[in-house]
Amino acid sequence: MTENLNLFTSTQVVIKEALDKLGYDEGMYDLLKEPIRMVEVRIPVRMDDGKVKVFTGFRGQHNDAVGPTKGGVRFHPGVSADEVRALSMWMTLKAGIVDLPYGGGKGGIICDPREMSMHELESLSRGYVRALSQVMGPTKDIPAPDVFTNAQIMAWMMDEYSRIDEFNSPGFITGKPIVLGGSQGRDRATAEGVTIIINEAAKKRNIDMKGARIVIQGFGNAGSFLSKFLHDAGAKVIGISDAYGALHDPEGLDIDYLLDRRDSFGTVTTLFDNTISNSELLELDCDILVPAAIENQITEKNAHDIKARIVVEAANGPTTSEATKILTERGILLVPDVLASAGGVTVSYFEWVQNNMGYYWTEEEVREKMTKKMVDAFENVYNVSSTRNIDMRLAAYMIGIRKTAEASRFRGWA
Ligand SMILES: NC(=O)C1=CN([C@@H]2O[C@H](COP(=O)(O)OP(=O)(O)OC[C@H]3O[C@@H](n4cnc5c(N)ncnc54)[C@H](O)[C@@H]3O)[C@@H](O)[C@H]2O)C=CC1
Ligand SMILES: O=C(O)CCC(=O)C(=O)O
Repeated sequence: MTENLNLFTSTQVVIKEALDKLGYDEGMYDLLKEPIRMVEVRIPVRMDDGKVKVFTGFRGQHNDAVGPTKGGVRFHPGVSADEVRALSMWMTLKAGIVDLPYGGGKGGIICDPREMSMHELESLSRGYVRALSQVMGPTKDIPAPDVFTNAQIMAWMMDEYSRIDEFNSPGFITGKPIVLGGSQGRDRATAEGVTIIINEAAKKRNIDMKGARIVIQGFGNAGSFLSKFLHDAGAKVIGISDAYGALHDPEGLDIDYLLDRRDSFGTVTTLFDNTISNSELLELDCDILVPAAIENQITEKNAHDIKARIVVEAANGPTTSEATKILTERGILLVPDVLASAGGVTVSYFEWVQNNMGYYWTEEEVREKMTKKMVDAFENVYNVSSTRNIDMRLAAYMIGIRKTAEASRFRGWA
């Protein structure tokens, strides 16, 4: 039988397992097995050649029993309705794991921003907000950056919503430029959170981070900041990649040079001749492997060939359920996405809180608050995994879904 690569249906299986272990009935699963709202929109954009092109976009809102839904918007050719459904469910889990007063949301537009001009991207970003403004807002559903979206796109979206709302609405979106109410540290928060988790995981496996050999798939917001933090802390980043290929140097790559040369879409390997493929990268001999790009990268086909002792998922959904089983059986510590990458939404929450207060924290204050949430979350998930003898993913799902399930029960929704 071929393995299930559908992110949505494979997520449903783990949600069911987590709810069963927590003692919830079929009615609760029926409520939480898919988003409460899933919207598909068509966004016309006049392209630079004068012709109108119509793009398809989505927004999934998994559950808002705890509070407004929250999660990023990605611009990528591979976006699909099922991908957005799964991503919105994972946001509910992240919010539960780091204890934020949110449910999960996520959005996406099928497009390739690498082939679009700034003007086209601005029209598309504004069109997305116009199409969805009735179901989004600072107390309803709060977007943020994800794959191939950035602070500039957040700024256009915030400006468009502020025009519709007839009010300056910084709390509409997070990941904004600092001058528009962005939080100190949001740009590096996902990577900082992953770094904290890697340090905690390394302690559990007695790996000294000084000199530890690291491989990172993806050199965008998550992967590039991460490579810098680990390199500066004395680890040896021996492999990195982007959508076009990968670089490997067993002695450690020159990270500062690569950061200097990468473009705004996290591309750098195209400048080199001696590249390897993304699949070769994943199988390199190393201590810690960090998938930080896209989904379904570690599957039953390559899970037996992964040589890392720890895999930390900075990307959403990089490891399939079958591969999770294989890695766990092989004794590899797999730290799941819903825990490892929760630093981004944590600082997004801090951004929204600061917008609501109109009072702003220093970078140190933000880092201190985020570090506490991430360390506590790691310990909680690790302990549930050890005491119940279950993998870290299932443990994380149990912790992540509990708050939303409880809030739904109190509201009488299940
Ligand atoms: N930006 C954020 O705050 C957060 C991001 N994430 C997740 O981290 C992952 C990366 O996101 P960002 O760094 O924000 O995106 P980004 O757009 O900044 O960078 C994406 C990177 O992935 C590479 N990539 C794209 N398609 C690829 C393919 N087919 N094969 C190999 N590499 C490919 C790109 O070349 C680029 O280096 C995603 O799974 C995202 O959902 C998770 C939590 C928060
Ligand atoms: O910062 C946020 O609100 C959401 C980030 C996100 O989309 C994610 O964690 O996957």
